[in-house]
Amino acid sequence: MTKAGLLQIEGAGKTYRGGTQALSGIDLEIGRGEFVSLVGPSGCGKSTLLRLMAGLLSPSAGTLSWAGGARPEAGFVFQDATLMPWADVFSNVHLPLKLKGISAEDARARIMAALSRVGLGEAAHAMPRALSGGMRMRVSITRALVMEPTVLFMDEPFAALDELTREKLDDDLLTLWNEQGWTVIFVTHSVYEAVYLSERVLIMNETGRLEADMPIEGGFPRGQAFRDSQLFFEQVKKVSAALRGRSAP
Ligand SMILES: Nc1ncnc2c1ncn2[C@@H]1O[C@H](COP(=O)(O)OP(=O)(O)OP(=O)(O)O)[C@@H](O)[C@H]1O
Repeated sequence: MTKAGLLQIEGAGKTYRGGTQALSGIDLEIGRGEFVSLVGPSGCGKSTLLRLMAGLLSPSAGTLSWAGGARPEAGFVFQDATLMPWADVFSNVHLPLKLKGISAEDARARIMAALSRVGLGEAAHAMPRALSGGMRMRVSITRALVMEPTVLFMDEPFAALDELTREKLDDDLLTLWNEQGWTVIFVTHSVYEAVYLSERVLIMNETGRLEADMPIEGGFPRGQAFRDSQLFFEQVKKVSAALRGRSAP
């Protein structure tokens, strides 16, 4: 890895109450500013690993060590945009700042700049029910963006969207990643999406272990030319083969 280390995971495991062993023996280093995707069969522990890294769960074994000694400012984006239905877009984006004691007045310029950045400048006073699924997800991303996170945890954020909207959001996410210098940890079921977005794809197997760690070739910025390239398809084939090789018959 060429990027400076941000997170070091050693021997991490997670056994849930009731006995399900979701993860075991996870050794992993994440570099500062990396875009890393996690793929693997359903139930293999992707979300559990993401939640461990995000500090939403604690490991049953092993350690997670952050450079500088503490988890840096983090943003979260999940498949469900989890917007407050009774509040407009502005108030939804304000929420995490409000929880930190920053008033709407003080945060106005920052919120409006973030909304404009994702193309929602005109929608600040719209209610969530008036938005398309893609726009709701943009609000969710804006809510992370205003917190100026160092690391962004994303759990199948675009899985419920149609293909074209998903490709557009993938492109917008890569632009933001490049601009903001985020480290992104991205869970997806789509090998195409993982290869398109990532510098590295981590493949998990059904025993809750890391099966492979594949660097993805192809410079940034990426766009349609990359999606159409031989290099892209070859890497999709490679990741798919690694996944199939370990999936239950
Ligand atoms: N809160 C919980 N309590 C008990 N078991 C859980 C809990 N959350 C997840 N599990 C179990 O842990 C295992 C891993 O689940 P996890 O959601 O991390 O997998 P995943 O790879 O993200 O799955 P999917 O791709 O279907 O979203 C599964 O067997 C799941 O049933």
